[in-house]
Amino acid sequence: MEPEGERGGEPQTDRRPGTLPRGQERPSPGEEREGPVEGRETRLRVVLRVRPLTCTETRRGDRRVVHSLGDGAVHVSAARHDATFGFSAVFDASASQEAVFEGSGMRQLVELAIDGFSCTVFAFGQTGSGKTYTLMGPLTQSETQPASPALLGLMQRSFACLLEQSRSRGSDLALSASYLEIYNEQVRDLLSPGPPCALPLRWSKTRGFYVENQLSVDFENLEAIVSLLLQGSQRRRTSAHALNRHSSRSHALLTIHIRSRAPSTCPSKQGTLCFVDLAGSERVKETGSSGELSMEANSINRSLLALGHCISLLAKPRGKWTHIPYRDSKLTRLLARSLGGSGVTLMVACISPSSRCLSETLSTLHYASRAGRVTTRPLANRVSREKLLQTLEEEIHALKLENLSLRQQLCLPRVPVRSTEVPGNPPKACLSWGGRATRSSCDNQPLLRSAHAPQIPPGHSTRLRQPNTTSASIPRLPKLPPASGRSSCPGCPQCCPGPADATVSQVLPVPPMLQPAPPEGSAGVLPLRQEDTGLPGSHQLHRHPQPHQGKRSQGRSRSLSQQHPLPRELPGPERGPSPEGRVIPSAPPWPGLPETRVGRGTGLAGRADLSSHSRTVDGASSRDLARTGGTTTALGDTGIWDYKDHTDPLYGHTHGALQPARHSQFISV
Ligand SMILES: Nc1ncnc2c1ncn2[C@@H]1O[C@H](COP(=O)(O)OP(=O)(O)OP(=O)(O)O)[C@@H](O)[C@H]1O
Repeated sequence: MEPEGERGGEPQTDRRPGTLPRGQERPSPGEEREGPVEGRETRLRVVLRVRPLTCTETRRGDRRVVHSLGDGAVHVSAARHDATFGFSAVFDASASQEAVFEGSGMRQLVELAIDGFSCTVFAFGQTGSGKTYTLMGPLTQSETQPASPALLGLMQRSFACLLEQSRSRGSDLALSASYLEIYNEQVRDLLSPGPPCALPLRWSKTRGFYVENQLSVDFENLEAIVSLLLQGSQRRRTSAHALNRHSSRSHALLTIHIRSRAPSTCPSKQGTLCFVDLAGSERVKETGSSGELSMEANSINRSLLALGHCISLLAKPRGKWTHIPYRDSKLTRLLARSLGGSGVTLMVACISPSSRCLSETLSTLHYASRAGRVTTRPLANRVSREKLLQTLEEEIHALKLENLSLRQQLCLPRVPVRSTEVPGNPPKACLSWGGRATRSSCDNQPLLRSAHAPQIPPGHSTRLRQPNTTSASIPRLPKLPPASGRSSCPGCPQCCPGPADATVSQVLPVPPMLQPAPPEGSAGVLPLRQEDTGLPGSHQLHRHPQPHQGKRSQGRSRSLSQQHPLPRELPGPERGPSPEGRVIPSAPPWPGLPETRVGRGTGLAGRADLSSHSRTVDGASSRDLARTGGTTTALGDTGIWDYKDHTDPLYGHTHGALQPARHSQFISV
């Protein structure tokens, strides 16, 4: 049956299904299959899922007002509304999770991601309409018992499909995942341990909008990625309200980074598969929220409004585009590429069939229809062999520097060292792990355990890494032994006051090339505190800026060489730690950072502001070593750089001009 035009509303929605590159969808009779369309305009594919009436709705006697007509059409009939909408596919209340996976084009999206495209699937709809259920399945069951395989959502099925495809194609893929939420307009890393802290959202010419300093975790098998998904989801903000007992209070974005690493595959493909579980739109009156809940609802509705606005503008023909206000919310910034850029996007609109939700349902249907007119120009990301090698070399270089500084920070002479050898990796340096560094370790035991294998079945592995780093060179955290007589905390100032409890130590290998020769006559260990070095903590997990650091440092006028007692604790290869447990210094003191430059805005001429802020220098992540006025000295992938801040007069964001730091020759390795 052909759907009729919508009566009394917008004209009949364009029923032509959104198309994905390489003709993934089954063409209707007479419709020509689209061939590969890389670089050609491609419509967003929009599918609709209608959930069953819930027990509460049935008990209340709610009427079913949404009816699937088949062939991608859905009819809404209520007293004053009678409208038909068309989508690429419609899944009614009886549709299984598997049917949604197979019929939505998700499998093809996974294949495109392996081929190097940036693919996104996002679920949107009113609160309680089944977005999370569609993407992840009934997660709440899994806290006590694993969900039945038949109920697994698009995410788990896509992970399985990805790994299966990778195996069957014989492709050697490096896989990693990052997971974040946007809560009250703050971007938070769901995989990063410790209390949630806001991450900066930046823009660069090459990468577009991206989250700086986001953690990415390597995985190689289904158990590992499913375990990460569960842990991240448990950290996500949820609350109960009148319409949903487990309502998501944030937008969540899980991204799988797929990089083909087979040397023969050149140029190398780098695709992404991003799952976006949007928080549901809600009417505060209906959800009965107040206080924090209503504040969250306002923030959710504002960002969804911004998304709707962008979609409306993008739905116009390309020639008629004016300015697309992606910057109106963090959500639209992060979805910019998927909506109007070079990505391939699948949108799953979720609705309730209940008569009580009619107005929200109609709003979702209009929203979805409009989204079906949005086009992107999909482009596969391919990296040439030379570029790949260069990037890898830079990453190795940066990681070596980071490794060096981390090991030195771990070498705290104030606590006794109990060493555990890592077999087969001589020579060794004594590293202790205590004091401030253990605090976050303490908070993050569950995540650390999972990321470093104990929760993962034998033969499987996950690994923490920063985006764009090679997995082979990632330093691993020492495993934390369980603290005797206490919980699993290895020692932190809060719950483990005794010095012995606060010490976890391990001997880690130091590559000979990283051990600088000791200067003549130098001796002794200088007390080294993490906050003084301004370098990342004992692990990548500690790289978030510490809020107090900026304040502490404002009044400082000590010379930077005093404040950066960097490469001086590592023992020489032939010497090792002295019998008294003291470590012979083996490198000249960290060179003084450049003299003060007067920068705009801060008025802190003559003072150095130490911090562990991270930046992006030339598209790669870096660590700030010091701030001097408006100049930041950063440890980048290609050495030490001075980074001069400028504030964009239009958008107010900061970017910088780079120049090699004057002292960079001192640290080349
Ligand atoms: N297709 C379905 N079959 C069976 N139950 C479903 C289906 N879709 C949703 N549900 C149930 O409806 C309830 C709400 O679903 P869910 O939490 O996925 O909604 P949501 O859209 O993610 O809500 P919010 O935006 O508030 O997070 C859950 O109890 C879920 O199990």
